[in-house]
Amino acid sequence: MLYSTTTPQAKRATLRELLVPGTARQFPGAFNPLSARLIEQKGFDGVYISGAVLANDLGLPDIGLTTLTEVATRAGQIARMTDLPALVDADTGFGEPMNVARTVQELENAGLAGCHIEDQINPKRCGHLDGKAVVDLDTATKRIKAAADGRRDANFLIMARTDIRATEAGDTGLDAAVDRAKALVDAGADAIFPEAMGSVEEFAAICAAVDVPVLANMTEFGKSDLFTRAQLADAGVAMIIYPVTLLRIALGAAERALDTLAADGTQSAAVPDMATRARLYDLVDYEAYNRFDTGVFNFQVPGTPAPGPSTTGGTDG
Ligand SMILES: C[C@](O)(C(=O)O)[C@H](CC(=O)O)C(=O)O
Ligand SMILES: [Mg+2]
Repeated sequence: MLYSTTTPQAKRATLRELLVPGTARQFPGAFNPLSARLIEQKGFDGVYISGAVLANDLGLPDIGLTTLTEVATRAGQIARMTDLPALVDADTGFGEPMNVARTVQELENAGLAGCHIEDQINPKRCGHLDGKAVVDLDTATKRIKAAADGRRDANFLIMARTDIRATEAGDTGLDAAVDRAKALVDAGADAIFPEAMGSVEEFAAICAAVDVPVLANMTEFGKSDLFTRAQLADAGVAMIIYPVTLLRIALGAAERALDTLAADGTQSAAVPDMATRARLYDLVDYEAYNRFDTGVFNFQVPGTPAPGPSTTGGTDG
């Protein structure tokens, strides 16, 4: 009922335990607090909170327009609805190294288990688009050092993302990514997010080069093929994110339903694709509120015993 009862400290400790190289833990991206519940119910290990999804949800492109306040607030709303650890995308850290330290503290306050900070220049863009640029090594390592120094809970995960791979072609790009990943670990990164890897072998090269957990980004329509969990586990990956998957699925379904509604004059044909009222109530744990106060709930899930007597005569909506 209400929010997760697992403390942020406990979630951070769990995240640390989960991130073992070669286990390829799956973290689907939650596009809102309720979808984090769904991810938890389906038995996943953790929740990812995507900067692209947070921006797109506001109708904005993912080019660094969202503010720290917006990201920390929304990420906190998502994180508190689940007992799972949540990793949030902190883009370039929302400013200079001093700002990055503050970003980490705000994300700690919001109950996140960790965040990733990337080495793109501002304005940043999606890591799978062409024409990206990265900051020099000194600036990149200063961001990570400031993040690590800023945190107050030693278990808050500071993940360094490097976008350098796609800025140079072929092996040169991979070599640059390996070098930068090592330097970012030396600067204090607890984990590495090598963005836009071209193959499983490239993930394996990064995993072999650093002795911290490595993340694989399985975003659709990007530069990486959609490798399986088994393939990425073999490469030594500790964690896989599916950042925009659920938002894309939900938007695709919403668009089809609107077309149906317009064409048929009724949504009837779309009803089989919907989460039912009962499913929705289950996800928000409606029944627990009724145990707290029997007047709260008078909706009967088909095939289950009737709820207790209503004292308020409330609605079933
Ligand atoms: C992981 C990512 O940073 C995100 O914001 O989710 C994006 C995902 C995407 O745009 O598909 C990325 O830059 O890869
Ligand atoms: Mg992002």
